[in-house]
Amino acid sequence: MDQFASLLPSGSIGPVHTNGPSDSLHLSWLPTSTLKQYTLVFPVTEDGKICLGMKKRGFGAGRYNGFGGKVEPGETVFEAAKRELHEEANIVATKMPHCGRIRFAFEDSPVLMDVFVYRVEAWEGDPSETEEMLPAWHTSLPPSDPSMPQLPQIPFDDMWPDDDLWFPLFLAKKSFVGRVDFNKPPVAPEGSEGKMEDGSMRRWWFAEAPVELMQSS
Ligand SMILES: COc1nc(N)nc2c1ncn2[C@H]1C[C@H](O)[C@@H](COP(=O)(O)OP(=O)(O)OP(=O)(O)O)O1
Repeated sequence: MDQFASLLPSGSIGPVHTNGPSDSLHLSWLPTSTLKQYTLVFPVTEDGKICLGMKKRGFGAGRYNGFGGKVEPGETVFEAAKRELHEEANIVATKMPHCGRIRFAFEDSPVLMDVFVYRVEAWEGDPSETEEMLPAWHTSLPPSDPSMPQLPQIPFDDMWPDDDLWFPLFLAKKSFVGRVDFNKPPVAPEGSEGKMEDGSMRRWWFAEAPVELMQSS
């Protein structure tokens, strides 16, 4: 279990899911020296709708994701999650349980992103476009389910590549922890435009975990 120590204090967690490719298990976790807190928030409804935002600028531009960003000095993580949701989607969360914590490292970056994931189950207002995000409703129900034929499925091909690893836990309302290390993205050819190339996932793990464990430092 020591390879997971970079995220967790001692405690019991559910079965651990790790990389498929066996050679990646020989790679070390990337070294980092600075832990930075971020939030990531997804509005969901009882009947299987989920609101994703198309990121218009900055880190992750061109991908769908939840709403969130850096925790500012003097804020709690919860306050930051509420603020970022309001700034990016124009809604105010009134019920927002903490449900996940994922750490991301990137080759040649000293920063370990410490991302706190929340599920927004009640809010005031309607999600609408902001400077940073264009919100759009999707369905988390299987395509065969006839109850919401007009909504698109969750667009994993247009999201961060780690998302389809932990979304099953998120959608099943399970709390979870994990870590993903990314290789450096390939250098974009000169003059190329559009979505930034992904770095491949170098090593990762996810597991169900009780909320208390997920909230410890
Ligand atoms: C690498 O894998 C990731 N996957 C997912 N799903 N989400 C990620 C990943 N890495 C980071 N994120 C999330 C965490 C945050 O919600 C945002 C990044 O925050 P951002 O850089 O946009 O922070 P802001 O404070 O809003 O930035 P500005 O200073 O530009 O306003 O991505």
